[in-house]
Amino acid sequence: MSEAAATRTPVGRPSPLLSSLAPLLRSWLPDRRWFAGKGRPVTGFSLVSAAELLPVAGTGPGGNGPGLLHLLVAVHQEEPGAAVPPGRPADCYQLLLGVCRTLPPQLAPALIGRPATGPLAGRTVYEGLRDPRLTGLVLERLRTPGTHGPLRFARSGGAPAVPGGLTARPLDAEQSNTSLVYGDAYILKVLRRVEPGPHPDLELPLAIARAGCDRVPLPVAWYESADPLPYTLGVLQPYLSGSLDGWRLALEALAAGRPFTDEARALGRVTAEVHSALAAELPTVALGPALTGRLAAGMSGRLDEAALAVPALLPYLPRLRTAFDALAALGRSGTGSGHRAQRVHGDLHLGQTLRSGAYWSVIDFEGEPARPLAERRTPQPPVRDIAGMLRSFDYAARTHRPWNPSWAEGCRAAYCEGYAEVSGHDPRAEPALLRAYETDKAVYEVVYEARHRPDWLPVPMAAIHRLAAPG
Ligand SMILES: Nc1ncnc2c1ncn2[C@@H]1O[C@H](COP(=O)(O)OP(=O)(O)O)[C@@H](O)[C@H]1O
Ligand SMILES: O=P(O)(O)O[C@H]1O[C@H](CO)[C@@H](O[C@H]2O[C@H](CO)[C@@H](O)[C@H](O)[C@H]2O)[C@H](O)[C@H]1O
Repeated sequence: MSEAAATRTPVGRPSPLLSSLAPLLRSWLPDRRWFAGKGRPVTGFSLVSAAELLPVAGTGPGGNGPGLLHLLVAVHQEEPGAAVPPGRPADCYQLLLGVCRTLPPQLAPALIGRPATGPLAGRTVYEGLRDPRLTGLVLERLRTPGTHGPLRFARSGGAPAVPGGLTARPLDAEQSNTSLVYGDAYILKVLRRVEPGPHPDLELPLAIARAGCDRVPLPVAWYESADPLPYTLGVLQPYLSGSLDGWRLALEALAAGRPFTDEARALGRVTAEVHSALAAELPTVALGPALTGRLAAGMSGRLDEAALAVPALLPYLPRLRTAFDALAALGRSGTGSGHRAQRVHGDLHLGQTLRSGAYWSVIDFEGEPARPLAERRTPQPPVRDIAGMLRSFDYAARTHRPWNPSWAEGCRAAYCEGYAEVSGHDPRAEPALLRAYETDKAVYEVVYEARHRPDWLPVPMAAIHRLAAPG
């Protein structure tokens, strides 16, 4: 890595350590499921913060460690067709790197590489979250509040103490972050792409619990970086062992030819409970013309960006835009004035719901990982989450053969009824709001699928076709 490239970000700084790691990271990072910048060439790295959670000194000649490095690394990338403008913040990733001389054979799949030069020359660097010796150390830190270099470990006052000695296993899930399950009792979500400021995955579950709602596993401990900026980095929550997620349950129902309406109704009720808790604890704002105008403009802008990334959207643009125009008009006409915007889940879908016995919980309050944190923390009409779940019923029906549209219709109706039973408001009473949010979600999904699962692209594209149909 050239030092010039390293100085381009306002938050990062050049470092011999990072220079030594750069050639390894350049090939390893872009292949991670959680790496958000896929498809854009990496032009350099810079160091935001570094801490030795376990000294790497013991991994030198005569010792095998392991050491554990905690790094926040800014990754500089080219934008399609143009260099990143100077000053544009690079994406910052949290890395936990194991360092040893000889990698034990069982950790071979965790290998990142062997730096040729610099302070780590001759050592082996690997994904630390795959090594039970290192994940055990992370749990110990979480059990003991306090600071460690730039890192601060905190525990929730209201939660029972976390027992020690639990062994971690990595969660085998397609996810935007990396989660570890400790002894089937706790789950630690290590946030990967991080931004400064309060993180909704910690902020919202704590607020929901304060409101007396127990639909969300209560964070029991977390850690953050205080220097140079406050980044939330990881959250430990009770693990709902034996639970099944709503996506899997929906697919099972489809495969068995069963309706899913009871479950959908229950999920509607749970969504309304969570919304009510969030509205009770965190600020809400009137859904007036200024806000609807801003929301509609944001949706329209995202549509334009999406069409650049996925040209298959282009023929649908004019019709899709009418949904956003109707949202803006709703604010101007005063029709939406009875509604309020509030903090919401932000990426609600069937995979974010877990059923233990007959009890439903909601997880993953991170919001859409691709959106900036500030945007994800902005109050939104609750219909945003409702639209997310409605899309999810459509997804389930579409991925099943033969396609069963009436199954999805039944779920969608039951979900809205359940929501109305608890909130007193049926989302279908405001079709313009619902259509705008379903359209925005489907556009997001098109980009998500194009980027991560191109085989799935026809699923949201079918929704785009439906939402763009006249009438
Ligand atoms: N408290 C929990 N109990 C049981 N399983 C959980 C819990 N939290 C998360 N999971 C499982 O971990 C997966 C990934 O968690 P999630 O928070 O959605 O991560 P990401 O945002 O990285 O996708 C979920 O789909 C779910 O299967
Ligand atoms: O990783 P997250 O769970 O935070 O969410 C991302 O990945 C989801 C897929 O795993 C994606 O959800 C889309 O696919 C689901 C089926 O796999 C479907 O139920 C959802 O309705 C659909 O949006 C989600 O959009 C993305 O942010």
